[in-house]
Amino acid sequence: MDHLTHVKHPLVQHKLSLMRDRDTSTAVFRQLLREISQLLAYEVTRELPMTTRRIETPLQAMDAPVLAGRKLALVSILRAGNGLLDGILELVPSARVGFVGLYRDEETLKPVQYYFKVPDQLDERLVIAVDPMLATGNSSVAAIDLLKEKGAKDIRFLCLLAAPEGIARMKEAHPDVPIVTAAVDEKLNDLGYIVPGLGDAGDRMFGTK
Ligand SMILES: O=P(O)(O)OC[C@H]1O[C@H](OP(=O)(O)OP(=O)(O)O)[C@H](O)[C@@H]1O
Ligand SMILES: O=c1cc[nH]c(=O)[nH]1
Ligand SMILES: [Mg+2]
Repeated sequence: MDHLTHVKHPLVQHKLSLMRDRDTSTAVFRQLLREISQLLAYEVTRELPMTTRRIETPLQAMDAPVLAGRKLALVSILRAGNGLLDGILELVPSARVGFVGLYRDEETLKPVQYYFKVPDQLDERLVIAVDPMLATGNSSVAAIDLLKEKGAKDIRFLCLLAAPEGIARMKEAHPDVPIVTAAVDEKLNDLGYIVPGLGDAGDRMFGTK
């Protein structure tokens, strides 16, 4: 996979524009994120290995293509990652799930860790880490550091919005981790928010401030 995949599908872009709109309610924001997560999941799982299984259709036998049963782990970077996680889990219900709890200190923009729980045998799994926002990249780099410490070797990062600064930081720290995103925005503002962006994803999703 390329280091950066920008998903430009019209449905993704349309839904993302609705999410960016400040007048979009919490309920609609959450629903749109769920819908987009499934479209992005399509992209991030595109190269999953396949095998075949002998089955009988009502008409005849065939070697039907099926997933090779590669172990998949989805890792949500809390809180906002859960907005992407839920929709993907509907598509791949057998995936194992991990959580990395991080929040950004508003002054330093450094991530503060408060939780970590991931499935075992990460070294044997394709690990898809999800967080809607890639801003400075401090959170995603820290989360992926932790996953690598636990043995993960094949990691992908799925987000909704990425800033050029965050993409560069990820490329420097984790060049082996492909990023899939629905948009690459202009820049970060002085407070470290992505602009034009959509605001604070966690707050918009959960109705907090
Ligand atoms: O690339 P960065 O500069 O690190 O910023 C991105 C992080 O900021 C947001 O989380 P936040 O800290 O607001 O936590 P939340 O999900 O609990 O709202 C977002 O969901 C990312 O985790
Ligand atoms: O714009 C931003 C930056 C970090 N986290 C968010 O939720 N939004
Ligand atoms: Mg937040």
